Amino acid sequence: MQATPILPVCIDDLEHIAKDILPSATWGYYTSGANHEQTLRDNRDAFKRYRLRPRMLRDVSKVTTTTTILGKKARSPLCVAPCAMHKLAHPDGEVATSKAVASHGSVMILSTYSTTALEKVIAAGNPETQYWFQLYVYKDRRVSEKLIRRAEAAGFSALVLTVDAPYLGRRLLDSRNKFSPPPHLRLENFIDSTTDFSSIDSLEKSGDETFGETFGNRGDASLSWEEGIAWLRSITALPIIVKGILTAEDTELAIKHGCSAIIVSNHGGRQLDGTLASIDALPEIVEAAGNRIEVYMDGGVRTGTDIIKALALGAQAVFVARPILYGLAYNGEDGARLTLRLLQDELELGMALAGCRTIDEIGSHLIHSLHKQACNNIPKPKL
Ligand SMILES: Cc1cc2nc3c(=O)[nH]c(=O)nc-3n(C[C@H](O)[C@H](O)[C@H](O)COP(=O)(O)O)c2cc1C
Ligand SMILES: CCCCC(=O)C(=O)O
Repeated sequence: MQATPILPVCIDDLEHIAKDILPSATWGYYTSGANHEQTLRDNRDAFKRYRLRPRMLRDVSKVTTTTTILGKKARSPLCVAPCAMHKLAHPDGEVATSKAVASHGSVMILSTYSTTALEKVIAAGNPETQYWFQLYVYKDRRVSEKLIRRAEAAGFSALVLTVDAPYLGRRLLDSRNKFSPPPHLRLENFIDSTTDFSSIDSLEKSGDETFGETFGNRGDASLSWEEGIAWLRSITALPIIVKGILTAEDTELAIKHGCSAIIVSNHGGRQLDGTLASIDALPEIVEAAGNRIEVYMDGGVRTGTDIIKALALGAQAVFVARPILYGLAYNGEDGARLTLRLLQDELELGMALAGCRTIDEIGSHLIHSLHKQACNNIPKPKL
C-alpha cells in the first residue's frame, strides 16, 4: 500500500487518506456503525457540546502527560482500543500496531479477533507497555479458557471482557456489501483450537455463514454478572475490566462483582444504536464509581482536546480504535505511530494552552457544557 502524497497533519486527514486506499467493503466494515448510525455520529458530535475554560499565566513551559493506568506508570493516557483484523488495513497488522504503541508507552488492548496470534503481538512490544487481552465468552467455554491461558502465559496483564455484544449489532453497510474478510487472512488466535470453534480460523471457510452469524452463533448470549464474572474469576487471577458500560447501575454491579476497571463505551456506535455518546455517559459513571474503580472511555476521540475533555470529565485513560486503523492503512507501523504522535502532540499543546502542566491538573473546572443535562452530572472541580 502506497502512502499518498498528501501530508496528514490530523486524524481527519488520515481518515480521508484511508478512505482512498482501502477497498470499499473494508472501509465499510471499519467505519460503519449499527442501524441509522445515530450513536456513531453522536460519539463525535457530543465532544463539541463541551467547551473548554482555559486558565492563563500558569507557567506551562513544561508539560508532562505521565500518568498511571491500572496502577502502572504510563507515558500517556492515550491508549489503543481492541479492533478486529488489523491486517485488513496493512499486511503488518497487529505487530505494526504493537510496535507503535510500544514506542508511545501506554496500553494496547488486543482483540480476540486479531489477525496475528496474541503471542506474536506482545512479543513485538516492550515491558513498559501494558498489553490487555480483549475477550468474548463463547458457548463452548473451553475456547475462551484456552485463550485466557495463552494470554496469561504470553504476559498479558489484564482481561477486557466486552459486555455490549451478546450478539453482533446490525451494520447495514456490511449487509449491503455482504462483507466477509478475504480468505488469505486468518484469525490466528483460533488456529490451534482443539474444539469445534476452530472452524472460524479461516474466517469464511465454509462460505455459508456470514461473519455476523459466525460471531452470533458462537458467542454466549446467556452471560450474566452473577455467573459470567464468577466463572472468569474462578479460572483466572488476571484483573477483569468490563468494556461497554453506559450506566451507573452497571458500574455498581461491576464493582460488586470485583471488576478492576470500566471502559465506558458503546463499541464505536456498532452495537445498540441510539445510546448516549460515550462522552455523555462518562460523568454518570465517574460519579457512580466514586474513585472505587478506574474509569476509561472510548468512542469518537479524534483530537487532543477530545482527550482533555474526557480526562476533565473523569476518565483515567482514553482509547482510540478507528484512528489506528486509518494510520495503519496509510503507512503500517509508521502510520500507526503517526496517529499516536498527532494525538499526543495535540494533547500536550492543548494542555499547555488550557493551563495544565500535568494530567492531575486536568479537572472539571476546564469544562463548560452546552448540554444542560450533562452539566448536572459533571463532577466537582479538582482544583
Ligand atoms: C473495525 C472495528 C473492529 C472492532 N473490533 C472490536 C473487537 O474485536 N472487540 C471489541 O471489544 N471492540 C471492538 N471494536 C470497538 C472498539 O474497541 C471501540 O469500542 C470503538 O471503536 C471506539 O470508538 P472509535 O472507533 O470511535 O475510536 C471495534 C471497532 C471497530 C471500528
Ligand atoms: C465478529 C467481529 C467482532 C469484532 C467487533 O467487535 C466489531 O466488528 O465491532
